[in-house]
Amino acid sequence: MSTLEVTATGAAADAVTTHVPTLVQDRVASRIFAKDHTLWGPAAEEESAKRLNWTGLPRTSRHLIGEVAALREELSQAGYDRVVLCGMGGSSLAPEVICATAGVPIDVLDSSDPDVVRAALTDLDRTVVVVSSKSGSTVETDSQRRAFEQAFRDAGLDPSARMVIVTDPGSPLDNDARAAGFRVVNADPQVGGRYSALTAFGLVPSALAGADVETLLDDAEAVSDLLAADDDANPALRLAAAMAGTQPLRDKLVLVDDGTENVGFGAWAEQLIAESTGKDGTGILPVVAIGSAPASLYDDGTVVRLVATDSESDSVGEQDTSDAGGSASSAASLVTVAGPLGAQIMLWETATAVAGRLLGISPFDQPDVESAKAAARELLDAGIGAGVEPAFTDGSVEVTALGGDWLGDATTVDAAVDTLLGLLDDQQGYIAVMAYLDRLGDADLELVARDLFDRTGRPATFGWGPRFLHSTGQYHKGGPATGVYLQVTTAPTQDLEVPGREFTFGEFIAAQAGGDAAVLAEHGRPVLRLHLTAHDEGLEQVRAALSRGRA
Ligand SMILES: O=P(O)(O)OC[C@H]1O[C@](O)(CO)[C@@H](O)[C@@H]1O
Repeated sequence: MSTLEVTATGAAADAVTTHVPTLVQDRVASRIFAKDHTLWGPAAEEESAKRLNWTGLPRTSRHLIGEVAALREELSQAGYDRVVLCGMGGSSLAPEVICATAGVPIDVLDSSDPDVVRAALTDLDRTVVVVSSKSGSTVETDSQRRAFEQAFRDAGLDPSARMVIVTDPGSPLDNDARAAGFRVVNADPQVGGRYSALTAFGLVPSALAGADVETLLDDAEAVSDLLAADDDANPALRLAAAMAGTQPLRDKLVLVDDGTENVGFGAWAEQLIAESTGKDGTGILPVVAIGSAPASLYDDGTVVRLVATDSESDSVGEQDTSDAGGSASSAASLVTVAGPLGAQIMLWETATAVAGRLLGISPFDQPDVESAKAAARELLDAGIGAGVEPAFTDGSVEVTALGGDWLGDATTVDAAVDTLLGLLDDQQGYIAVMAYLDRLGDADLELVARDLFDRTGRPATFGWGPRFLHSTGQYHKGGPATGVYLQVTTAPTQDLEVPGREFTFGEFIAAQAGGDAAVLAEHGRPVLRLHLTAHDEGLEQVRAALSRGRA
């Protein structure tokens, strides 16, 4: 029996019936694993040709197991028992899920908030820092690296003894780190960031934190032939059809943790799916359900129940029915997925690549992420205070509207939120809450996503800034124009210099929010920015405004 199970019912089962035979006939699965870069059309060939090595990672990453085990032993002998990972998107989300699932501690720093960065610069004498960046040019990660190097030096500690660099061979970071005597582990350059879970980006920080990465690779290798098979039973073909083949397209994919042992899996899948498919005006929006969402939560989406590997769900083919009433849940379109983490990483990567073919887009580029980075750089160069003037201040919240003259005569936070939600398309709309706050300290703000659904009946996503910029951020800007966007930013308790740079962390994160909002506005997408002039008081005002009853 396969250690992977994918069962579809309702509209998802219809999509399986409609599309899988053609995918089998076109030999899509075997061609992906043969690294056929022509599968996504001529425009995608250049990028695809250098982004398909993820298919062989269960074997080609084996050498890392011994290398990192030796490094872990050396570092623990030296007394380092805390691992901090500096990285964004694909360079941090996979280790976060791998370590959470393994139950080993790792501090993931994927923020440019000065208070969050400062809080990470502690316990330096027992800390090893992994700095992961494929390109070596991601400003968040470079700034975090600079801050740690400075902090180690200020504490009289040798940075090169307690920092491990993971990057592509020949990246600016690779050259600089080697020249400065740092340990560097190179990753396979023929793998894109969001597909890099089984490269050094996923394996090095996780193994240093104590996760069993050999089993992860074993579980991935155990299903590789199944996923490469041109066969109706191939779970990746079925999942791809269910994700991207419904008619009409159900473009909200509600990820519900329904007992899976893979802790926090939704955050990793969210980046893989949103950044891979959200472009050219189409795409699939993962909606990570907060709490135990009822499967019928969204009628116009497809619900994915992530269940435990040993659960009783039937295997593929035995329960794929088109009768929505025949499913275990009332969702009109439902997929149930089970399997260990290593197997699911390969499953979802393969399914997302196939989904790109079904949607007619390249699953390997992220054109709109770059536009937000460029806009942020422009704001940094223009100096703080550049950008759109606030409309008004209500208590401890400064209110700014972008993307059109839609604010009307609102003079309070409540009225501004009501007006934004009033713009929602009641058939296809979604609300994106983007909080440039401390994702640990302000964690319960995520619950407003449920309140917004209950209030509007529409899907609401919640992303922590700047982390989401490397995930759903691509979809927000490149996907369909059906979103309304709510930014929450805050004044830092205390700003923090970025050593060697002409901007501070506080200026940088403000420019990131401003840049993203500017690009959304350029695409005609309405953005409401709620800036907390005083964190605690402002946050209570925002939480109250978002959690109010139906407008
Ligand atoms: O590893 P890097 O090059 O720092 O990039 C980090 C992340 O930024 C992106 O390139 C764009 O969001 C992701 O694809 C990637 O995972």
